[in-house]
Amino acid sequence: MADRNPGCDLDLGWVNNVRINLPSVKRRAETLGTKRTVKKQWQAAWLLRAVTCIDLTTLSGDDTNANVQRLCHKAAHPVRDDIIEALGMGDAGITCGAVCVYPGRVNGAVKTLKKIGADIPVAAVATGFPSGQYHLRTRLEEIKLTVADGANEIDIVINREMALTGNWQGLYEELKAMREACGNAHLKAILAVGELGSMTNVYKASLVAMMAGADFIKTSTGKEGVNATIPIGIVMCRAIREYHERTGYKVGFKPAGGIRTAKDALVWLILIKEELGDEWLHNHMFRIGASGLLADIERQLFHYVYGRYAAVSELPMA
Ligand SMILES: O=C[C@H](O)COP(=O)(O)O
Repeated sequence: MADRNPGCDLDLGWVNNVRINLPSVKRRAETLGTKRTVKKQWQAAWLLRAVTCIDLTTLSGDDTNANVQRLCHKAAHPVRDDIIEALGMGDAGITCGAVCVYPGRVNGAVKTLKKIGADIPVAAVATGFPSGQYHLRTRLEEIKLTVADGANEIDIVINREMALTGNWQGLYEELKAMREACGNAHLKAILAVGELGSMTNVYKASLVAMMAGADFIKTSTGKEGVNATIPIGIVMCRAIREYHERTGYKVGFKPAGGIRTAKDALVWLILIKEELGDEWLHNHMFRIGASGLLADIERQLFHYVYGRYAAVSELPMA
């Protein structure tokens, strides 16, 4: 990952003066979805880039050590060798950006990745994911236990009540405490945008999370009714851009929730390129949190190389 974001003092004047130009966001989102495309000859390379940015995720109540082991193998070897060779990327060591699991599965993931010699970070959701409706003390303890189990990145959920009531000071203080509990692990702040009520709140919560030292801001848990949408992505990227312009610190971005198709992945990459620039087009600054995206990217890459879609049996284990 990139250098840590040290954060800064809470600037309430900055936060309270946020105004969002919704028509401009809407126009931008429409153009991105329909008019901006990646030229056909570059699509496979862009899709491989997307693979390297995936936080390959399993967040289910019935997760077991066995399915987390499979997830780790898949993250270490996400695309068939013959396809990577055919695309001239044989030496690139293509892996996913991270695996993302519940705290109780971190230990198993760390052991598996070590056993197979894969240098891939383990990201863990914490702080009472997905609702966050727990005492601060237990939320902080959960971070510490998860870091002690070997997680390199902690995807925390923010306190939605504080955001909805404009208690930015309270939110900032909670996030500072979480950042401290993470120690050397990177903090990714999940805003749960579908529960924040307005785009203005999304922008303000993005700023407060970054001021408190979040290394990444992430749209959603994947469990809300509305998750990663393009207009919300534009608003968050603009907050990241403004924070960078005003403080000099670069914060990463992670859309998550409901991203399922190769086409979705390309639209997100275009958004990042246009709103934040090429420096963000790497997995130290950009991740896609997804449980079901990789299979569609594999299918598209297979089609690109062999001119037909693969049968399920021809793809590596899902
Ligand atoms: O953080 C990642 C999300 O929970 C993944 O959501 P998804 O299962 O809709 O891809």
